[in-house]
Amino acid sequence: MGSIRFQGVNKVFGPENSGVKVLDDINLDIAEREFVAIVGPSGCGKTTCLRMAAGFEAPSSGIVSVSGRTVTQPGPDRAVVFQQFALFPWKTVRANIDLGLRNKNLPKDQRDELIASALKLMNLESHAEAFPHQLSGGMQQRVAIARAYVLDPEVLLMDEPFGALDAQTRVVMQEELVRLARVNPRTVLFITHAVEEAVYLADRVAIMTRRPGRIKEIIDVRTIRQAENWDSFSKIEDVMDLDSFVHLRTHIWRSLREEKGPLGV
Ligand SMILES: Nc1ncnc2c1ncn2[C@@H]1O[C@H](COP(=O)(O)OP(=O)(O)OP(=O)(O)O)[C@@H](O)[C@H]1O
Repeated sequence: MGSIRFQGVNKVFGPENSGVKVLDDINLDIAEREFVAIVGPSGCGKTTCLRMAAGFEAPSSGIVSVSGRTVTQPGPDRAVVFQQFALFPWKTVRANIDLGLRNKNLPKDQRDELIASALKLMNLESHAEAFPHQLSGGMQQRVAIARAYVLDPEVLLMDEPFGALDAQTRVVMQEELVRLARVNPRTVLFITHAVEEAVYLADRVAIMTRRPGRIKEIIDVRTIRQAENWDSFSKIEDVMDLDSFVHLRTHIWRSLREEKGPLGV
């Protein structure tokens, strides 16, 4: 199982001396099976952090490592779920989930078994032969999550995975992800704009400053979740009503508000 580590990571886009500094000395350790959400103002470099962990982007200086190995390129130990579901429209749900498994060169009967359990995990069994355009946004994102889970990656990198969904579907998916995290805990780096989502889902929430992004504060949600027994509530609105939840959410909101630019964005 995986851990993710950012050590003294800086990122400049463009020429070293005249480029745009996007990230400034990012240090963050995500432990095995820990769920960490990053929140921060638009453009502060959240996605860039995730892309570096995925191996799509290299740090200008510093090290990003997964399970102790320095990330230099994408690899099967990491699965990425994007806001846009990135499914192949001409392939069925089953074939979309099968794609990564084919790259692993697994025999067909073993792939079929894994696909069946991923379909079950995400309640997609009755849609296995459907094409993406026949599914709602929420269902398409379930397929993208199933495709990530079926690969059994060491870490899951999720970039605003529910950002394109309507509010109600988003809540269903958040509850679903919490269920998954309980039955099948993974190491997750999760990027979001939504403070409530971060507090509801994450063990810890890292708050970034505006660009050049630094980690300003890390909030330990897990201790409070456990102390206040949030997991005894199955509905997100019941958790969101709790004083302990409201307190954390407000704290993060205030911290983010301090980072707004002169135009309030
Ligand atoms: N490949 C690139 N080349 C040049 N600049 C880039 C590149 N990728 C990102 N940037 C810039 O880096 C900054 C940080 O981008 P990034 O997408 O990481 O921010 P973010 O915090 O995820 O933003 P948002 O919340 O709006 O999605 C932005 O100003 C963006 O324009």
